[in-house]
Amino acid sequence: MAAGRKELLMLENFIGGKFLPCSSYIDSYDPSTGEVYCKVPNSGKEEIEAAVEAAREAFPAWSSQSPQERSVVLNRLADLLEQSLEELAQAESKDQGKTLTLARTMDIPRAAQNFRFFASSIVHHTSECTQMDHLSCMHYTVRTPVGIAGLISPWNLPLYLLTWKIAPAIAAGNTVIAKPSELTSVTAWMLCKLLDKAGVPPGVINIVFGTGPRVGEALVSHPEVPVISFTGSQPTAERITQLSAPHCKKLSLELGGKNPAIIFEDANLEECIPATVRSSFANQGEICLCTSRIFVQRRIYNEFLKRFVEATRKWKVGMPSDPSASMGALISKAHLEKVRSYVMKARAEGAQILCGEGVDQLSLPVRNQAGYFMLPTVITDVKDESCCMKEEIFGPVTCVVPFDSEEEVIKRANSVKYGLAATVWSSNVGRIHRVAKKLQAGLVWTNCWLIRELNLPFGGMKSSGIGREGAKDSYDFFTEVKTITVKH
Ligand SMILES: NC(=O)C1=CN([C@@H]2O[C@H](COP(=O)(O)OP(=O)(O)OC[C@H]3O[C@@H](n4cnc5c(N)ncnc54)[C@H](O)[C@@H]3O)[C@@H](O)[C@H]2O)C=CC1
Ligand SMILES: N/C(=C\C=C\C(=O)O)C(=O)O
Repeated sequence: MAAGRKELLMLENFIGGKFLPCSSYIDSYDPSTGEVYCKVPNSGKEEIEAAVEAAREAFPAWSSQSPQERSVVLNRLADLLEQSLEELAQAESKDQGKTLTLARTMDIPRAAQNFRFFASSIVHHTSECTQMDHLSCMHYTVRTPVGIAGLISPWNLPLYLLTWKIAPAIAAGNTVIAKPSELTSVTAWMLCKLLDKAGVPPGVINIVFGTGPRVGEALVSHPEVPVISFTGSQPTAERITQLSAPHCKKLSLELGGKNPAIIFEDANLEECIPATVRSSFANQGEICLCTSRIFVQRRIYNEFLKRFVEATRKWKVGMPSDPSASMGALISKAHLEKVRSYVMKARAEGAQILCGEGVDQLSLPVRNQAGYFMLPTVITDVKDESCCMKEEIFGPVTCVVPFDSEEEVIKRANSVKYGLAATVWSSNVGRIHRVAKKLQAGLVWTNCWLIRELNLPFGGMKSSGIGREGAKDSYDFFTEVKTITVKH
């Protein structure tokens, strides 16, 4: 390597308990500088064959362990993630562009919690039993692991979402082949280094890196992988569904959102405004649960808008390592351009950009000026039919519009193809229940946002996905149920 050039981080696949090099690699960028800093294996069919073989060999022993035995391993993994929290948070922030603060306080703690949570929930499931006395029969159900699970995760919450799939799959006795996003592979590779110490037998967790069209499709199409859990975009979900159809695979699809916040005139704005800034711009707006359409009752519209824009301007964009930054860099140059293009389209349609992109100036150190940064942007005077109000932008852009009545706002909130999450702000408890029930969303947070109860179903309606994740839902998904009848 030439003097002055930095060593690149080289990742390897993890198959059958071993790190294995690949014949070709993809560049991975540091979003805060725009520089290549890591090489990710560009795996394909060959690596998937090897991973399937390893997962197949590991399955009989792992699936025969008791839930209690597997629970011990999951708890050890949680301990090891907690012990490596700082190292993992630094890596996640560098790889994804998110602030180090968020990686430390949300991503990595939640990854550890995912293992701890499923370590506990797996030992608490019960099965069903019914009697038919007139026929001298009893019936009961048993659940068995499905087999080799294919797990495909996105780039926005890399370790958080990957472990949210690995933990329930292995807790239920499956072996897994996981494919993280090629844009954010580093923390998944770091996780592999902890598996042996935690007591995960070789072949139980295999991680294969690379792009969706190459290694993702090889995984989804493999006839020995009967179950696929995917989080990501709707077009990719369509492709996965097509490839899975000939094999009748079990599918869980967690997709995007176009999530409304509905703010009634009796809302507590002291709480609502900071929470709605956070729900719009947390993780650079790159969370499928982020708010991107804010409906405000007309009587408080002007006051809300003024205070919301003031609060947004205080949401500092900075280097991911800056402890005073609320937002870091977006994931990639292509994504930054896509997000910016929505703001340009809104402007061309006659909407007003109240702050952020094209209005305010970013201030960044020289080293970060080629990074993928963008200011949090608030758009108003935008029609419900505009692409900014219909399509998932997945960046720091939110639209604010007025409404008059409860009936009207429910109709408008439901008028998009997505149905993932919503927030409702009001001090009228009756209205909260009424509106929450009528919204087409798998998750409704009232007077709060993103408070997670991992026991309960998580997922979306309409184009936001198929299936739910959570204690019982993930268990049901990663197991096959059998009804046994005993005549006595
Ligand atoms: N949870 C969510 O709602 C997410 C939504 N998105 C949305 O998707 C847009 C595009 O982001 P992408 O990273 O391109 O999402 P994506 O859906 O392409 O990527 C998600 C995962 O699927 C894999 N993948 C891609 N094509 C595949 C294929 N043909 N077969 C199997 N696996 C495949 C990717 O490698 C990655 O691991 C974003 O702008 C955002 O709107 C992105 C990430 C997460
Ligand atoms: N699936 C996503 C977020 C999930 C959050 C959670 O389980 O708490 C996403 O942003 O893609």
